[in-house]
Amino acid sequence: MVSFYKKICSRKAICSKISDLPKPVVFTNGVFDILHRGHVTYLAQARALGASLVVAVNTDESVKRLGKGDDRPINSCEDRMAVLAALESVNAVVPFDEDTAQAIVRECRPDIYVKGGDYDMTAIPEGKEVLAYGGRVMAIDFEYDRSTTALLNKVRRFR
Ligand SMILES: Nc1ncnc2c1ncn2[C@@H]1O[C@H](COP(=O)(O)OP(=O)(O)OP(=O)(O)O)[C@@H](O)[C@H]1O
Ligand SMILES: O=P(O)(O)O[C@@H]1O[C@H]([C@H](O)CO)[C@@H](O)[C@H](O)[C@@H]1O
Repeated sequence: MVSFYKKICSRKAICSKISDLPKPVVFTNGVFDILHRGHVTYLAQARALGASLVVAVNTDESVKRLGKGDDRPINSCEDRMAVLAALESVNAVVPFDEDTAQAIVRECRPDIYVKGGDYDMTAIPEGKEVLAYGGRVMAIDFEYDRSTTALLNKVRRFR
């Protein structure tokens, strides 16, 4: 097995894994369907806010409920997690099946919770949860105007 696969953790094991990671632990979540420059820059910046970075990834069923499109996700949760685990910035990856990452955040209580600048950190359930237990929340501004949806639209124009 390639060594980065060890970063992929089950939901059951993630809190214990987080307790063993160097502190402060930064946590984020998302779909990360087709990884692009915006994502990898964002993840590197998130990691730099602490000593380790954990990424919770929406399961395929959970992505379907987000309404990004009938054909989404393009890449399976297993594949999306493997690509994220291969990144130097990422220390652990875990799937989650709920509509939001509020429950997993409540269970694991990371030190710092981050999302991209497209989210209002005090309005989203995960942000409220972290603030309630005294953790820090941070939004990272978009440095590159990229998105999976824009990439897919570009590909579709060439079909
Ligand atoms: N260009 C970008 N710059 C910085 N952060 C980003 C960028 N695009 C997405 N993010 C962040 O990465 C995380 C995962 O985002 P997501 O998978 O929704 O990306 P996306 O490319 O916008 O996808 P989609 O087009 O399917 O909505 C989110 O926290 C989001 O805020
Ligand atoms: O990749 P996305 O669409 O940014 O990921 C979603 O983020 C939501 C956000 O944390 C606000 O609650 C989350 O609820 C959703 O499950 C996706 O992870």
